[in-house]
Amino acid sequence: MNIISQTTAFGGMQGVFTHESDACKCDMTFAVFVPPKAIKEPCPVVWYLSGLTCTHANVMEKGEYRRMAAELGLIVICPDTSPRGNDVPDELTNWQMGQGAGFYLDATERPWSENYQTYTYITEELPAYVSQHFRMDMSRQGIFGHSMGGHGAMTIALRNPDRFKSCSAFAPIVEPSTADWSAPAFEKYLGSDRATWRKYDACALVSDGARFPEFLIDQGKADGFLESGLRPWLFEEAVKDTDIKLTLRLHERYDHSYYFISTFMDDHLKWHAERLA
Ligand SMILES: N[C@@H](CCC(=O)N[C@@H](CSC=O)C(=O)NCC(=O)O)C(=O)O
Repeated sequence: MNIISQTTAFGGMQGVFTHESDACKCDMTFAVFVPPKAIKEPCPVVWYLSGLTCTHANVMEKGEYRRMAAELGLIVICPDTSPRGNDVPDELTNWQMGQGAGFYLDATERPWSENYQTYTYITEELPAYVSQHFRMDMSRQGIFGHSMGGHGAMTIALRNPDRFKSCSAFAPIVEPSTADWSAPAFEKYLGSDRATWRKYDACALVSDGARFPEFLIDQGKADGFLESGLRPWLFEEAVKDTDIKLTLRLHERYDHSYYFISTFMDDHLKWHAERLA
């Protein structure tokens, strides 16, 4: 593991590391916050998945999670949103596709399929890797994220209910198969057979029978992407006749930014800590 930085914060450690990824066939960067409690004992882990255009750094710099994570004794891992590098395919003028826009799926179409294996990276390779390096209690894992990362968190939780004990999202893309900013990317990553998209779509997963006990979703009502891309009411509709509990909180005046995320970050960390206790 290559150390990019290691800094003391709130009595714990905020680090940034890179490692060679077999799944993505490139070096991948991730951030980890280790709370002071992890010096003495293994701590529960929460995975934060970021949105379009982000690296590991956006939430690390603007998410304001460290004080509460230190207090609650949570390890917070923030992976990158895609493979990266000069040898990794990209669409330089399209922020909704390619580098920074991996959509947490395993691409099947060339040229994307060679590196864009971010579902496998997040669910298998990175957990196996970090658990060798940090004092993590892997029997207590939660997952959350923002926008594209909210989509990632919800679909990963729905597909791995035995592994994750908690899931929450800030302004998630709940039905990426039909949203303006994700459907074109799904077609390029997964091909034109829409049946193969369903396992990467929270609404479709629920309608196909996937289950996770409960979700917390926070959504700003002044979010410019609300109507065209996010549409949390579709997930509300999808879970209506199921035993899935949804706490959907709509907030006047909040937009899609990290000002919104950081405002509700403490609530999300407490949500996870309560379920990972
Ligand atoms: N470049 C875009 C805006 C991109 C954007 O808003 N990205 C969000 C995530 S959107 C969904 O996945 C984000 O988190 N940006 C990083 C940040 O630090 O704010 C445009 O031109 O509209």
